[in-house]
Amino acid sequence: MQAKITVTETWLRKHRHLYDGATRHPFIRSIRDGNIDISSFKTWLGQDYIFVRAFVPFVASVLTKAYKGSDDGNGDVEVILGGVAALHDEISWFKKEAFKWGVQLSSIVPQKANQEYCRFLESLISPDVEYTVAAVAFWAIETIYQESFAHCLEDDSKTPPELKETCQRWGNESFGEYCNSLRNIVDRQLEKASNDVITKAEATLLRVLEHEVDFWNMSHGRT
Ligand SMILES: Cc1ncc(CO)c(N)n1
Repeated sequence: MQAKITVTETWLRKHRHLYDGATRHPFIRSIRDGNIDISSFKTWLGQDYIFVRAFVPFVASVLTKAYKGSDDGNGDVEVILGGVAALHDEISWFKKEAFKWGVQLSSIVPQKANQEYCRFLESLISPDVEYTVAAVAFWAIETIYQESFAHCLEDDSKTPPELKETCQRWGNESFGEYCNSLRNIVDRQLEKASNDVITKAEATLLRVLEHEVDFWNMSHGRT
């Protein structure tokens, strides 16, 4: 018997080009090839700290929707709670890393692409946005980082040693498993979703991919 193709699989095939654009961006390639400009890395670090702070209330809203919205015999809440816990650790890591690189977090001004991404996250917090739609955004946001940074840790990569820890944060295997759990959650929801919700969820995925590309562009100094 042939395994059923999931909705996320269909989407990733259909939007492969845009997806690869987000996970194989020149910024990521420059880390992987070892020719990253450190000032770009510092820009990314400071801007991503701001993003992650805005990401917390978004993830909390997904948690709330999981609790309210699903017949949660599947443990969605626990998976998402794990994500919240990881973010707590991540914020401490950003502070430590910023200190190491001499990046003053208190004086970072969010750039346009970051502001727009954070505004998009805020729009998804609304109770009018279905659990399925918000969960798709959450899965995509985490997975793009996972795939991007895992790419920098492959055997033939020339990632500078001082950036390896950063790549490990998102590129490690257990973060990969967590992303897989999110994907399973999303596919289970999509399986029972109305066409209207599926359409909205796919459009949301595309928005995430675009925002991620813009975010890398910003870090790379291309805006
Ligand atoms: C811009 C961006 N996307 C995704 C993640 C993953 O948490 C992050 N930290 N920042």
